[in-house]
Amino acid sequence: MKEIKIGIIGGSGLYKMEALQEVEEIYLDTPFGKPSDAFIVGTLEGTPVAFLARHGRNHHLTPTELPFRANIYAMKELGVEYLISASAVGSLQEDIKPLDMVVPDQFIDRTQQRISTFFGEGIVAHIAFGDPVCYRLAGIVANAVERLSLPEVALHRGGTYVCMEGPAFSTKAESSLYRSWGASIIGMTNLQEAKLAREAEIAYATLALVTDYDCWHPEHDSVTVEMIVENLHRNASNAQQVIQEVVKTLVTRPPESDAHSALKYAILTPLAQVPVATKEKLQLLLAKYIE
Ligand SMILES: CSC[C@H]1O[C@H](OP(=O)(O)O)[C@H](O)[C@@H]1O
Ligand SMILES: Nc1ncnc2[nH]cnc12
Repeated sequence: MKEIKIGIIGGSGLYKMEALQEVEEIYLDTPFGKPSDAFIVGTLEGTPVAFLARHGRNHHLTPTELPFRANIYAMKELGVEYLISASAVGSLQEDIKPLDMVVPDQFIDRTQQRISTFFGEGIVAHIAFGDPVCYRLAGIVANAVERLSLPEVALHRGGTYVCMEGPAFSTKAESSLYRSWGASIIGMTNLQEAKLAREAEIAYATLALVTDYDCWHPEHDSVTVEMIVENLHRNASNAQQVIQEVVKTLVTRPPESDAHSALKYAILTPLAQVPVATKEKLQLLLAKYIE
């Protein structure tokens, strides 16, 4: 199979990339189970890319049910080095309006029921996660939004994404609490992806599409799925244009990323002491560190 260096994970409302050409569906299996759906592999601007609908193309997986490890492992298997997530989010700040785009640079983890690591079973690794997204890739995403000058769409560079468990939306007390923390946006999916991508040495960045004001705003209705879907429909083609722009830059000027060597000093267990079954399971991540 040809190597695909660019991966895209589409969230709610972004179940396919219209501009993909020479499309092929690839079903993969991983030591961590099956990914959310088939990978849609094709070319964008003549470059191979792999697209995955995070919740499945029929949106049948809740955020808690998402097979995060399988999704990221399969991206690694395809050869992905740069991973862009397009996600719907609620706004926690007045000046971040529905239809705006945010490229967050921080996360707060409010999830409770998810496995966020490939490690364990005889191997311990602690990756650095102080800067949870690749700032160079995030810069490329933000620059792409800026270059396109999309009508009605303001860009917010940086910001903190609160990742909640869901599937129910927040209470007003929770929403106010996150605002008091200075957080910018809220969603249910990106934290685990960012962590696992870092462990898999894949550069990760989020293009967050603002769909609502969650439930804190006195002059706006509380978030509903209907509201999210309506705003996503208005913004889905913008998001795809941004991704196309990002791909163009990645092809001509692929950035260096600290993520690509994230495991270099992270693994504590001597590899010779790691159980064979674990080594086999993580072969893809460990290969370059095993003589
Ligand atoms: C459709 S309502 C809530 C749902 O939307 C966001 O999904 P994604 O991040 O995959 O775009 C949010 O995280 C929830 O999963
Ligand atoms: N208000 C919100 N809370 C959590 N996830 C969301 N996705 C889109 N809007 C959201």
